Amino acid sequence: MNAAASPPRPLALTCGEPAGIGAEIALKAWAEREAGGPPFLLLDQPARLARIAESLGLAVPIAAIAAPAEADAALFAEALPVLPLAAPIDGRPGQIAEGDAAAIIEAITRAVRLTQAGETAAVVTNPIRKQSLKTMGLAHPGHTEFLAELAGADARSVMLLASPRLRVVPVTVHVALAAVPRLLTAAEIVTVTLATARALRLDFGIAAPRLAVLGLNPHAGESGLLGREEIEIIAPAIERLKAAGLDVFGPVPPDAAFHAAARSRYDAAICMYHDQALLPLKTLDFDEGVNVTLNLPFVRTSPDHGTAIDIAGTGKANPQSLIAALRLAATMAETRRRTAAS
Ligand SMILES: NC(=O)C1=CN([C@@H]2O[C@H](COP(=O)(O)OP(=O)(O)OC[C@H]3O[C@@H](n4cnc5c(N)ncnc54)[C@H](O)[C@@H]3O)[C@@H](O)[C@H]2O)C=CC1
Ligand SMILES: NCC(=O)COP(=O)(O)O
Repeated sequence: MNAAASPPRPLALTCGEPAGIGAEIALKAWAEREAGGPPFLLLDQPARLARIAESLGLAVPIAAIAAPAEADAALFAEALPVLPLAAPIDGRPGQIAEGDAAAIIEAITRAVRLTQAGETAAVVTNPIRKQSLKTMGLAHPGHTEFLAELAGADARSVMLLASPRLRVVPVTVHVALAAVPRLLTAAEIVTVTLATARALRLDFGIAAPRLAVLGLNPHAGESGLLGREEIEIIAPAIERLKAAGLDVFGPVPPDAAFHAAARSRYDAAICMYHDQALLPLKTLDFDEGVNVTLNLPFVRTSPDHGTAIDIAGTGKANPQSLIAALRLAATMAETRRRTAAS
């Protein structure tokens, strides 16, 4: 059977923080599955999921599987396929158990290995507390950085958030605001922007991406009166990107970068720090935002929100961002397969 005729491989969805809403939104995403939609398997504990489904009144049959190949369209139509984790899970929605860090990391690691082996199509992660990585002795502040190590990627991973109305990429990611000016370099801006342009072509199918690079300071520095990063770092990076043939402009004053007319001028906005990027996206499209990691040898997406421990176990969790993450992962994996083959 050639690749084009192969049945779709399932997506590998991780458990995330067991005290959070990951299980609930995964159960709800399965309940809202569409005919022909991407099948997914969940790396978790089947008995725990059955308990949570019952407590929330969700009619979701759980099918424990031994290998991803079992999670085909026929099984997925009838039950949520769950690949059991070796590590135990003690936490319950709303109640953190620090010992669950081992299961959280096992799920991420196995999802990556299965995808690298071609058994699953892409990695989709449920949200974690960054403390879990620390508990396991890992220095990475989030999935974005941890996945680069797991992938053995040469290049640094890049965070992109995508929603129906906006795509944003923070150059600095999980760092204190006070550290941003020190960490911002022309080389970093060039690396991140080139990675974004490449991903927009290969994974999103945008042949000639248009990129806006934002300033750091109010009014993009106002000719140096309100800060010099635009003159010394950001504008030189833009010149290098133009010289490399990119359709790029800026530094754009950040406060004027996200209104509708401004958004129509670019395919992605390169932002200087985490909240400059995520704040407009979550304000516009919180329920449909997807977090994507670029520069990896496999596709990884995640909902845009966090663990939401404050509402875990109450039945209030909205699965739409996870559903968008599952759909985008399947589309990106297929687009990447087609562009790589052409
Ligand atoms: N990909 C990941 O692993 C991510 C992890 N986080 C982590 O999550 C933890 C909590 O972060 P917060 O800043 O509090 O953000 P959060 O997104 O968990 O919660 C913010 C507010 O939005 C609500 N909310 C979030 N998702 C929702 C959903 N699907 N349906 C209904 N309401 C929802 C929560 O109840 C809360 O009131 C932190 O430890 C953070 O590091 C945050 C973002 C992404
Ligand atoms: N705010 C985004 C976030 O914290 C998610 O980070 P990551 O775990 O996807 O690296």
